[in-house]
Amino acid sequence: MIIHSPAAFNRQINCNDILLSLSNARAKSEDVVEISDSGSANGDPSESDGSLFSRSPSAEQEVGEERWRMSEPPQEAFDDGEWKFQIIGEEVDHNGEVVYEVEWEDWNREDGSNTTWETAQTISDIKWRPAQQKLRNDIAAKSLSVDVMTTTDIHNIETFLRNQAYHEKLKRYSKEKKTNNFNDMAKLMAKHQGYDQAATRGPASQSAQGSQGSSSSPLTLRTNQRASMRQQTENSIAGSSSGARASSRLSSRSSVTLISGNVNSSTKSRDHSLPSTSYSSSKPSSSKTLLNGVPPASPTLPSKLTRSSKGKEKEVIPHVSSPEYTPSHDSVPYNHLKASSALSTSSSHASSFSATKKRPSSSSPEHSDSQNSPPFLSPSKNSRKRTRHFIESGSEDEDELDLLPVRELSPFLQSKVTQSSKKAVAPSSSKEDSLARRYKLQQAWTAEARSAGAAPIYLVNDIDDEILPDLDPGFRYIEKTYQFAPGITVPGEEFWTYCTCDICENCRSSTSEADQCDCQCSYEMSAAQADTFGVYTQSGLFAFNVYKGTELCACAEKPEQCPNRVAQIPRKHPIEVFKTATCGWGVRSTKAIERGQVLGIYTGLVITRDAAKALPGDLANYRFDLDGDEPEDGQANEYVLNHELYSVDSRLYGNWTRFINHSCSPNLQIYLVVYNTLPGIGLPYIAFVANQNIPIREELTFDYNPNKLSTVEDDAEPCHCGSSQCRGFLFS
Ligand SMILES: C[S@@+](CC[C@H](N)C(=O)[O-])C[C@H]1O[C@@H](n2cnc3c(N)ncnc32)[C@H](O)[C@@H]1O
Repeated sequence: MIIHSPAAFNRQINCNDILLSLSNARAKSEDVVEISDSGSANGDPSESDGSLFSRSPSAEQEVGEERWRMSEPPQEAFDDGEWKFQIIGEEVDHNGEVVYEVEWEDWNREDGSNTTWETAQTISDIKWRPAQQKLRNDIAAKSLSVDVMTTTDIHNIETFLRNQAYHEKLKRYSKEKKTNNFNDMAKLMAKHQGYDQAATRGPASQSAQGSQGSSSSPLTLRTNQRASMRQQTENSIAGSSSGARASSRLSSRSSVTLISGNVNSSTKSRDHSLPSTSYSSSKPSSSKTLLNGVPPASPTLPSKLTRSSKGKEKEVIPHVSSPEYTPSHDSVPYNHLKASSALSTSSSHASSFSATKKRPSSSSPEHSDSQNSPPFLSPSKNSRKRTRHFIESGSEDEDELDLLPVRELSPFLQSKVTQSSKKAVAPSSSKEDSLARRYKLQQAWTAEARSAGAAPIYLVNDIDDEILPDLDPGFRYIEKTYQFAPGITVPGEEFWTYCTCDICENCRSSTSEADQCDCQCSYEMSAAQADTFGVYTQSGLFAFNVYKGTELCACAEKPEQCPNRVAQIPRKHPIEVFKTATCGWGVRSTKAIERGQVLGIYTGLVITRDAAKALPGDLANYRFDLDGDEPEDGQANEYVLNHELYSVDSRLYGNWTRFINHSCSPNLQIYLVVYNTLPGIGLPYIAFVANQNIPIREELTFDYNPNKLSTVEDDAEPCHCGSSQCRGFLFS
């Protein structure tokens, strides 16, 4: 097995990035920021995010990315088998992924070094070297306070906070139920991670809120305390010696006692070959880390390896989906959108997104109340696994339950969650309660996204008081698969075609050899583009073609290496669903996007075209037709004639892409992607691809009618895209 050595991480240490060393931080009591203090009113109103820790990928974060980029590694051999190791340190990379420094018992390099950096996916147990664990416990025993750092370098801040043994502090805190500033720290950490479960916590949080007074509730910490805390923190940094980089290795290596940990060598081999910063499609998530109701500070900190021994997790489209499709015509305003996909320029396969009616204003606070039951039901296999694991783990801590799908819990736990949810989302006129609902939804969506290995989803409104977007009360966030309405059958995997290329070298090398890959050559659309087989560039950016691939392909074991599978790689760009000034809610990324980046796929409930047509105009706003233009005057093309016509309705199920607004000068284009199904049956996925480099937080848009095939209807919606090329109406 081939893995990358620690040298693979090109971590250039920049003194400007250096925060506090653990010893400096702990030695100076004046450095500790009392988070529970009421903040001054010196908040910077220009900082709309309002959270102490901004996740905005600043220039510093870009530096962070640079730091963690893999350099060309020397390759080193690990035999198959089990390997003993102990964890001696941890750091957090620029994506918030925790990487562990692992010391191996029976392996070392020629130079005698025996440590590697691993993600939680490749190690079966997060077991610290005993001396390290003791030190962490000692730190927690001494104080539950944790320093708060500035937001200049996300990776070092998170590493620093882990350095404070805050997991151990959380554990201790939840046992002792002490009231001190640690709880507030936890809330800030939660916010920092975009979760803010603290705002919806149980008694502990409420008592903490009480002790702070109304002006410094967890929610108001977002604004008026921020500047003051930042100032204190900066003072604290200035007052400390900042000569050491944050590191989670708490002490020198004193003990040589080894803890046995198992590594699945094939998984290890595979994951070592990837950049440590990439998200994985099967990243397990351990509820055990949700101590005191606070989620892990990083995307995951699994305590168990949940991959199969082959490291392969299948994503299987159900043959017939179970959810009952019952449009509630009175809840979510829909328009009937109509547009053709950009793909139709190169193929008869076209998708359409259509609408005719203007959606009513959604700024009424009543709309938010429909969110009182956020979508806890997890459709994903991974989520169910996670839930089972949680229940088996026996924890019945009420505070830990918020991330779990309610229906999958035991009746006892269900009632606890329901009570807790009611507490958190009960209709209230207070802004805090309203914001708590937003955080709750954000938390639920992020949990779903993460169960698919994808980056977080944030909800932001800097424009007005609307708390949440309009959503059907039963809406469920689904990151990357369709649901199918009853009666729609999709071919099972026994019918799929797939390639046997091991690492798809054929696809990578040149167009002349690309057709050796079954994923490239057996599709009539590929044939129509015979000289443009290469779908992705070497660096994984879309080359603006069509591709397919299934979980049966040999390369499914290593999708990140298959040039055909880029759209299946979990989204690594965090997304903000934000309120726009003129177009309702829209989306943007908190990371810069490179042209060709595949950002995600449109998900929702697949319904037949007849069912889609039956939707009243107002309910068709989030309907995406999968086949493009309907046949007119019997002039249907061959493709249309050969299969049923489908639409994807994202009113009840969907992901962030349902919020993408139209622009006449869009920065995204849509493409059809066929995977885990058959081509030519009218059920491709719709991928959103950046057609240009997109700066951080620029709204993401696509053209609802790129081929100008639709006609303007009487009640067509005026377009507010603001482009100089604006055609005036959404579908003109
Ligand atoms: C698929 S939804 C997009 C998300 C939507 N903004 C929301 O808040 O849920 C499409 C609807 O968004 C609004 N919209 C999108 N792009 C627009 C634009 N350029 N001008 C005006 N309204 C737009 C229209 O109401 C349209 O029917």
